[in-house]
Amino acid sequence: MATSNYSRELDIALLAVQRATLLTKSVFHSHAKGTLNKSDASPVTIGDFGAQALIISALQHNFPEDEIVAEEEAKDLRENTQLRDTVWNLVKDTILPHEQSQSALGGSLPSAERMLDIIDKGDSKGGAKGRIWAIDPIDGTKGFLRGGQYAVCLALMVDGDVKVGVLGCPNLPVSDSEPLSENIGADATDDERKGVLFSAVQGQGAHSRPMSTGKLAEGQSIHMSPLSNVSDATFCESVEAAHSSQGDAANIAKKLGITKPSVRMDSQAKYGSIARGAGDLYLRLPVRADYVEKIWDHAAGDLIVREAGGEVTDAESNRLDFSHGRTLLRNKGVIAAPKSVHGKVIEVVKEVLGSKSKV
Ligand SMILES: Nc1ncnc2c1ncn2[C@@H]1O[C@H](COP(=O)(O)O)[C@@H](OP(=O)(O)O)[C@H]1O
Ligand SMILES: [Mg+2]
Ligand SMILES: [Mg+2]
Ligand SMILES: [Mg+2]
Repeated sequence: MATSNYSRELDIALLAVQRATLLTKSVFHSHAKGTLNKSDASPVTIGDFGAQALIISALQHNFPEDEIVAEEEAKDLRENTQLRDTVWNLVKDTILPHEQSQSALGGSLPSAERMLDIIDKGDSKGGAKGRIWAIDPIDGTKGFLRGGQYAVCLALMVDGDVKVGVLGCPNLPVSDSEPLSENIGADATDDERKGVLFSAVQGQGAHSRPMSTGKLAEGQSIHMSPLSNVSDATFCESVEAAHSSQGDAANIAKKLGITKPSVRMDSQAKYGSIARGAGDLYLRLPVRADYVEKIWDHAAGDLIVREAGGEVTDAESNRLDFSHGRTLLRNKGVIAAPKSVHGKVIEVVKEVLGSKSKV
């Protein structure tokens, strides 16, 4: 079989994410976000449903044979016509002004009814065989609602291995060299000089480019920081204390000699931020033994960090394994770091988590 350089997949993924962020940005600026609580008590908004519809529609137009694992389902919209129509009005009005880009994505969706079926095409069970896309239409929905960081996330896995990853982060600075401010997770705006697309293809490095409204901007290569001394590190963690143990992270940081306060932000914007060298480490330390991470929360970020020269594993130093369905069944926690210090960080993670389990 001929090997692929995935250039078409990358272009479509970048455009699809860029178009979906036009929709999320319009919801971000509107007062009514149509928030519902899902069965796991996490929120979903009209932005999540709309972004998922737009991305799946673009994938189905270009790669009709591929399977799709996406976070949301249309059930709530089928039961609530008013909500369905609100999402439909957003979806039908979200058009890339660059005509060629809009038509590369297959143009607009046909109808509100079809939109629901399209949203439900993200119900693949995932697995170790074939081409499967993973979509998180809004990662960090809580951050999105709060006016913090969020990301529109898309990855292509082939036989369980991530080949292409794209993250759209409307509220991160465009410039790769802008250091992370402590309040980056709080005072988000998508004003001028904000909005970045991160991407990676396996074996081809990682890139960033400013978000635009259609024609893709030129990408530039990004790299993890060449950290030689781990005590100089800036580490990123979730805003939500329920998603990652901040106490464990503080202990680990202390043992590593890190004195800078952590940078808390929602979503895979954390992976993008360390891949461009704005931060150094991403620690996600399991809080509940029964929580299993979802593949759409990590697939794109995992590849982008590794292609930028970093290492991404779970707390036991195993690579994240995307071949076991919709969740990361075989992994607990995430530790992402520059290659030069990853081993040292893992050593301390094991020490801190290990001593806890003995108590
Ligand atoms: N108890 C838990 N532990 C870890 N992650 C959780 C969790 N409950 C929800 N999440 C996931 O954490 C993601 C946000 O991650 P972060 O804390 O890094 O911003 C959520 O994505 P969504 O916002 O897409 O639902 C959700 O999938
Ligand atoms: Mg969610
Ligand atoms: Mg998510
Ligand atoms: Mg989500």
